[in-house]
Amino acid sequence: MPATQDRPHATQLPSWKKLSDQQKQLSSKHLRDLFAADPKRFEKFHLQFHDLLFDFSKNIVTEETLTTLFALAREAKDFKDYEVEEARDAMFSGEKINTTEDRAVLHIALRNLTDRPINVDGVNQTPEVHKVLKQMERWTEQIRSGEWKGYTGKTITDVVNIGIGGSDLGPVMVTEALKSYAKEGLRVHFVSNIDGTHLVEAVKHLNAETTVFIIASKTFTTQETITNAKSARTWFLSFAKDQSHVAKHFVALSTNTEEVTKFGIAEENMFGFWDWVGGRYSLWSAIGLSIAVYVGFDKFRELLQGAHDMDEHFRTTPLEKNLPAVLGLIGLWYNNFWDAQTVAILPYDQYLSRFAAYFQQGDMESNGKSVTKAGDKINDFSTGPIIWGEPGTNGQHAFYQLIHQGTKLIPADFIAPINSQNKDLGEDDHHTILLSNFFAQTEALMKGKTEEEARAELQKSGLSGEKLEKLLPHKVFAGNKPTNSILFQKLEPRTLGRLIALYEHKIFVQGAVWNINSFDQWGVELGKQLAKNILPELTSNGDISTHDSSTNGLINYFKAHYHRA
Ligand SMILES: O=P(O)(O)OC[C@H]1O[C@](O)(CO)[C@@H](O)[C@@H]1O
Repeated sequence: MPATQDRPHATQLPSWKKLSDQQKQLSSKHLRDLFAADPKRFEKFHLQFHDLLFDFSKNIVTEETLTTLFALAREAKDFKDYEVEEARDAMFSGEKINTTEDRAVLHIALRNLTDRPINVDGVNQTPEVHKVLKQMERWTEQIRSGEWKGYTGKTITDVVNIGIGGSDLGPVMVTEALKSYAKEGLRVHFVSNIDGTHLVEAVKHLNAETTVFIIASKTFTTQETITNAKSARTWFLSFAKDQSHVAKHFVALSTNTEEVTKFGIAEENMFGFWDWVGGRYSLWSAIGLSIAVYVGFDKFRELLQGAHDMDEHFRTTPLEKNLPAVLGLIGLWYNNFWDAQTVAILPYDQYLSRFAAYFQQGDMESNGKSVTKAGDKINDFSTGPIIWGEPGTNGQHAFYQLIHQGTKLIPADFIAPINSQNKDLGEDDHHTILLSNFFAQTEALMKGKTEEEARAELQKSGLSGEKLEKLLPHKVFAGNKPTNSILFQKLEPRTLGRLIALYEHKIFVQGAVWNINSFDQWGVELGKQLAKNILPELTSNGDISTHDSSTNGLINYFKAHYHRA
């Protein structure tokens, strides 16, 4: 079959049909019954990988469902005839699986701390990766030791990362997650939004003499980042006065040497990476410099090591025991057979407060696609889910109501450390309280509360008659809400690396079954193009009439009331 011809959609595969039938059978069952019928459900439906325990027993699945999901992954083929495991191998071997951009997809190479060669177009990328890591290590040590001085000879105290999307979200999430490893006296700040407020508020209390800006942009053409970088330079020069001081206060992380030098950053202050690093998979590359400087290079290396552990697990383990594959296929089960539109990621760890936000880009930019790899329109199944979430227990007091009693099915991932970094705070043990909530929520979501149980409770509280009957329906919980539980020992860099890579590969597995390109992002382009057209219109004279009446109306209203200064 020629390479450009597409394969049958996933919906046409024998296992898809079987899963559809199984869903019908299971829809009349309750998770309570599945647990009651099999006391060994937890033993059967959990996996362990190093310090990660992944319990998927509170899902509406049977052994048959899982077997059929694995079969689906083995039947689904992309136009190169790769099923999921082969597509995975193609990624690991440096094949250009990002077909619309003709690029390899090798974030796995960034955490390959071994000498194993990984070739792209016959060239081993490993030595280059290690070279940049060395350069990062050197700079990190210079900043942390105080050897790198600002323009007046002072030690650096503040590092501001200017970037957006993948050049921001990963460093933001990881520096927050590993805050407890940070060096005292060294702060990191992040500026991403083109809204001037973000930059102004970030630098407001900073001292230009002791601040370094990291300009993080793969392309070095992103409007938000370059505009913020230029304004940061203006802010810096308002104190330093002399352009030559920029060299000590601005470094760049990019694949675009030409644009970096045009901006005025010397090549020696640039940390490079490669077109085979996708923006949303780039925290492992030079884009992670703010992480390395904040927690130290050893910890950054441990983070990479953790991701590498998961890479090796993903690469070498059969689907049945493969954490990313199981997580991905169970997610696909709800997405495609239960009409679930979203997945909530709920970390019971304040350090992971940006984890869901990080995977909003990770998952939604990767799998928010509606054509197959061969460009065939997908109108017979749903692709990437909406990702959202907040740390527990905050979420409990905000949106859990809807998960428990709303009309939508919201599969949720609960994630928590067994041991907290912060103990002995006083009278109460915060962590056992936190974890009791974790366990209680997953149990409540699974079991629910029947009418009989609710009635008995109300009676016990002294209610009866009409009052009881009126209140009763509001007190019932349907239950049968699926959750995954991921427990790990402690939020250490290596564990975090494993956790992030787990979700990265989960995205891969789903994209491979759906036969979509998880590694391009053309959907972000249209808005950018239109903004470019609109920008000059906002400062031109007279009313605008080139758009639809709503857009014209809004632009003209804005122009009538806007004051630049
Ligand atoms: O690193 P860059 O090139 O500035 O791009 C930033 C982000 O913009 C996008 O291309 C689109 O939003 C993301 O994929 C990327 O992470």
